[in-house]
Amino acid sequence: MTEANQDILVHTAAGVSSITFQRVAKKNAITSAMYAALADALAAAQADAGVRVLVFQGDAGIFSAGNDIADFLQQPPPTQDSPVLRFLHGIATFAKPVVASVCGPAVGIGTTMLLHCDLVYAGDNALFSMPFVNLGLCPEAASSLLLPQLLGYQRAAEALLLGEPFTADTALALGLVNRVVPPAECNGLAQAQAGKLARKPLSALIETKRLMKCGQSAQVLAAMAQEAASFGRMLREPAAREAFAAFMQKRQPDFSAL
Ligand SMILES: C/C=C/C(=O)SCCNC(=O)CCNC(=O)[C@H](O)C(C)(C)COP(=O)(O)OP(=O)(O)OC[C@H]1O[C@@H](n2cnc3c(N)ncnc32)[C@H](O)[C@@H]1OP(=O)(O)O
Repeated sequence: MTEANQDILVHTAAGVSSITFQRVAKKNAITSAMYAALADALAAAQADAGVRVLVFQGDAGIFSAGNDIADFLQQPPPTQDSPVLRFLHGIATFAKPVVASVCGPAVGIGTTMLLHCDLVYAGDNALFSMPFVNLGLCPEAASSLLLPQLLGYQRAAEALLLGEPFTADTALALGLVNRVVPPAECNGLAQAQAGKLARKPLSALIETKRLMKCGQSAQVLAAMAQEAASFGRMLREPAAREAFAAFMQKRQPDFSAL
């Protein structure tokens, strides 16, 4: 096992590079340092001819609680070269196949990053949510573009405006995941599917993925940039500050005056 960061493990074997969220005590909430490790791992996997497939995984109880809320309070708003945007750009433009194994909660970017994965397997305990509005924020990862395309406008609006969690079976029905299995089997299934891909001709995988995505790759990057500008501004506004304070103080936010 190669350690990219104490909370992000990167391990490459038989052409499959596996990136494992490993900050379980904090529900795999992603800090700026973790985004930097993720972005570096993506760049390394892209450049390494020995890597043919990438896998993202957590453990059987948690995929990721999304952006670390304390980090939101401490870090400056994202710029184009900030770790979170390097990560998002890296996953959105990754040329080789990306497989994800999702068990337990996948919050915020924990769900939206899946829109950039090619195959997504979920444990039957997976819970997906995009509670940006509840945090006084707006969508990221081009989810404001990709989610309405995938789900249809009203279902995307329900997911993004209400921000309520939905189950693995709902995600399967919505087309966000490929298959639902018991949590103990999920990482193994993702690895097995990645192994199958790794034995196929890489040039054909890359060209097939490129052709499926090239029609809107420019719009995806433009949506990400537009979202990032709004997100960076909203991080400093009263609604987000109230939401973050409430989370840190383990209380319900009060948006009545906002
Ligand atoms: C650009 C990206 C944007 C985004 O991703 S926006 C999304 C931001 N994320 C969230 O709003 C999720 C916040 N977290 C939660 O809603 C819940 O957690 C979970 C549903 C993920 C899990 O709930 P439960 O099983 O009850 O665990 P617990 O007691 O809430 O958390 C265990 C410890 O993990 C810390 N933690 C959880 N999520 C975060 C987070 N996102 N940022 C920082 N810390 C987090 C908690 O505080 C606590 O810590 P302690 O044991 O020290 O009290």
